[in-house]
Amino acid sequence: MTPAARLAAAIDLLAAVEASPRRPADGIANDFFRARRYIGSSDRRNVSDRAWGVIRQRLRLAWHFEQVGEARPGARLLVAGHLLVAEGWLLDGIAQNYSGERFCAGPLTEHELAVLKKLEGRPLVHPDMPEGPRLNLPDWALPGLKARFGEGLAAEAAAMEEAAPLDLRANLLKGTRDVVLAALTGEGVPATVTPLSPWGLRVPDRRPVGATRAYLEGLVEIQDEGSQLIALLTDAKPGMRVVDYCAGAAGKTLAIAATMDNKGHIVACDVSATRLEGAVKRLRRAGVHNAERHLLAAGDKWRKRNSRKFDRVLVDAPCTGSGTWRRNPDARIRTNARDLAELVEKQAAILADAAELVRPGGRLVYATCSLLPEEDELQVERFLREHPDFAAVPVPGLWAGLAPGVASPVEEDAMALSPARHGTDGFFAAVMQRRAA
Ligand SMILES: C[S@@+](CC[C@H](N)C(=O)[O-])C[C@H]1O[C@@H](n2cnc3c(N)ncnc32)[C@H](O)[C@@H]1O
Repeated sequence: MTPAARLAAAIDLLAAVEASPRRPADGIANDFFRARRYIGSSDRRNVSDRAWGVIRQRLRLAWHFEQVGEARPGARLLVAGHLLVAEGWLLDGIAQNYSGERFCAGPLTEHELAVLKKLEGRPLVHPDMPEGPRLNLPDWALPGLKARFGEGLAAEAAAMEEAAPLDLRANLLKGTRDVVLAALTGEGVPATVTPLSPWGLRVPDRRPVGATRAYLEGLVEIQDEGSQLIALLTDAKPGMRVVDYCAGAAGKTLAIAATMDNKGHIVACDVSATRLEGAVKRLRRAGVHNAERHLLAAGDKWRKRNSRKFDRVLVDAPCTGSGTWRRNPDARIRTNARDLAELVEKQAAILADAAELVRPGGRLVYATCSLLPEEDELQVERFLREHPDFAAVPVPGLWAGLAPGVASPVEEDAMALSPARHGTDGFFAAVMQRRAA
């Protein structure tokens, strides 16, 4: 593809993303390229890098366009605006690439040219920007993020703009971390051990591992270090009865099954049949034999039948995903204040339902990939207020037995991980114990 054709394809991809503001952009991009198999891999990388570049800066670009009187810029203007303020292009160069020739974007209209002229020379981060666009954070999340990070907010916001590393979890059912590391290195994938998770490996250059033997044979799973730590905090031991209540495609079930050494029983529940279906291949590849999948449905008697029967119940609740913005930059604009309010109520209901499953003396672990206190500490406070038979188990006290030789990542009762402080995605986990009967 010529540079101008790549630019035109990036505009088309961005237009598809803008047309479905509630759909995750990575799914839209997958569909986009599946329908255009003629786009080769390096063109594809160029096209998606450019579209993602715009998506990453969408909040700031919206502010710039508003300042010059364009309240609803389309994909053509967004890409051109990004080229101007973020990529250092000159307006002439942009006009030459919007040439109207075959496979290229149509020529810039008078209106587009006038808008872009007003943007010329503006820096991406403008001194007049209010806090939200300056930090590249949506207004609805600012109060919660300020409450969480205070003075450290700018550093966290900057860390959320950086690309996330590729983290893997060594599957202890198939070998020790050293054995898995050697297997990866032997296949030409250099990795280092992660600082916090006893099973974690980090691939510094984000080299794809999906085709390696280590991956195909289940020696490793792709999983952020923070996500691994949630499974670690569940502290599931061989022989226990465990529920992963919001299991999705079993990311944490796999890690928990490994801590149980395949002994005992783990039930992976979810309300989504599609997500649970995605677990089948992963469980097989990882050599997990002690897991069962259970689809939760309205009127389901399973929870009642299993009331107070489990030693450990993990609730990895649906949330805003604000902790994953470095991986999913589109989620910043896909989610809003109403979503947050709805999710908070949903989380409370799920947590209360899942708590029924915990046996006296057993533990409930509540986790999110959100950095917002409303979804995290405040949710736990509410639960403990409404469930006096549960008490918080402080993480630092638990930690020593879980990762000997590694200092606890937090001093507070609950574990709140963040990109700047811990180098992980943003995660939260709190452990609560039901009083023994
Ligand atoms: C954060 S995701 C889970 C990710 C998964 N644990 C992992 O590690 O890959 C939240 C999950 O909660 C599920 N969910 C939503 N509402 C639910 C409910 N009422 N009960 C149980 N699961 C629910 C969603 O389908 C989604 O898979």
